[in-house]
Amino acid sequence: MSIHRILVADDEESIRWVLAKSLGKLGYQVELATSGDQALTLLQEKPFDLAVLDIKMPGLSGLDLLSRIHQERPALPIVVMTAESTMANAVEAMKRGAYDYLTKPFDLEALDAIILRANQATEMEPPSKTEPPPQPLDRTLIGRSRPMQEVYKVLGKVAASDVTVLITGESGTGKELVARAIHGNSARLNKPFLALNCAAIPRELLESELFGFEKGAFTGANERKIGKFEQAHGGSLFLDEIGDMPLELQAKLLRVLQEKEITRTGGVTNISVDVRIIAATNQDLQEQVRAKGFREDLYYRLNVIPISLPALRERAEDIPLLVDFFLRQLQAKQNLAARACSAEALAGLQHYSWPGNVRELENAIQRAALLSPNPQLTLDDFPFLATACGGDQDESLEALIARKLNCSLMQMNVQELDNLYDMVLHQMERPLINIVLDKTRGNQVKAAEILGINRNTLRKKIQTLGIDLKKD
Ligand SMILES: Nc1ncnc2c1ncn2[C@@H]1O[C@H](COP(=O)(O)OP(=O)(O)OP(=O)(O)O)[C@@H](O)[C@H]1O
Repeated sequence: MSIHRILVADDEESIRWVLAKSLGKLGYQVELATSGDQALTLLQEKPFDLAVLDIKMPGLSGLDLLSRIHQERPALPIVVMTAESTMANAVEAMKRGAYDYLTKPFDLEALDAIILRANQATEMEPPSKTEPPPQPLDRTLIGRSRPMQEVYKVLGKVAASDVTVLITGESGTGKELVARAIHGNSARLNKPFLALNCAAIPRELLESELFGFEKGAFTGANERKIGKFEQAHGGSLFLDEIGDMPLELQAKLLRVLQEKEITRTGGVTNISVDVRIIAATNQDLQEQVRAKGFREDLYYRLNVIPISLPALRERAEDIPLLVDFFLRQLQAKQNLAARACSAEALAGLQHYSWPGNVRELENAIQRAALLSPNPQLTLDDFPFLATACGGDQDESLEALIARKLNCSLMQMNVQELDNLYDMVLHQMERPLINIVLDKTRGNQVKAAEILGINRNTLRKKIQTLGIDLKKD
């Protein structure tokens, strides 16, 4: 198939103009619609090879339009544009059959790449039967950064099918939340979602937890126990820390995935189970396969669709949104007064490396909001940031300078752009001189040498900047 004719529907004139012009330049024939209804009429009148729709339009909304077009012309690739890059939007668009999803303002190259990809795709999505009604999301994932947008896209695409998903990511990146979102966006929504952390349960008990046992199966088995597989029948089972599952159990899990039936320990009958497995790990499973700690066949069976969650430090731009979300949540749940974060504190939070990811951020915000008597949370409410920006005896001078100046920059509050050059230099000068004087234990001759300035110049700067030699 080859894409020539593109329909662009957007109520914003500037967007229509830009797309018509740039797509036209690339050799496409572009037709414009100013509303969803007009787009529908044009689609009924003329053949198109691709449609680009704005999600928010007066009248028939982009999402409703998307559902209508996808129902009538399932093979037509539809690219959805939105100014609001929430998870709900992206997931909803992909669930309703969008080919791809773009957040405004976007690069025209990004749209061109999508069109080229659609062009190359040899087979299009099979016609969807009846669309499942859109369901409200259980608990939304917060984040609008590019890596999170990719997560939402995959999530939206796989939620409706029963494929096995393997979610990877460091601890606290939201793997369980993603698993819940997959379940919450699937047809299994009203059936159970059960989670089991394979690392938190002793090996001997894990088998019973998963498969259950019959009365008298072993000493102490006084009652029959129904395992998680049976309890989750019709729904989804989230197996967290799957890399910690013992090898014998891995073999049993593989059998359930293949045969779709289980046998309780001590039992003889096979029991059919219809359960979607969503697995997660923060380990390198491929490495474990190589080290023979994880079955290769099970790895491939689980890893049909991989979803890799970014570490929080890789999406620092999402931190203000997350902070705002957690503060509001606290306000609602704990009945706390409204709280906000100062710009310096936010900058500090964005700069921190978050080894515990979103869970650590959530805890830090909770702690700060509960302990602080003030409506505005400042750097002082996050003492670990001071340590992260504080001194370290073993650090090299270069590393110390880079880290401290970086911290000063992050904490700088640019109020206006007048005199920016002087302001930034001034901001850097004091900590730089302080660090070097600190390192040379106040020896000005050595400090001037390291700084590469004349000793008199250093003395004058110490005076004009009011550097306290005793303290520093
Ligand atoms: N994108 C997000 N938006 C909002 N909250 C989030 C997000 N990601 C994680 N959280 C919150 O952070 C906490 C940790 O998330 P979750 O338990 O899903 O992480 P995990 O990757 O499964 O952790 P672990 O590997 O330690 O089990 C939860 O309270 C969750 O609600």
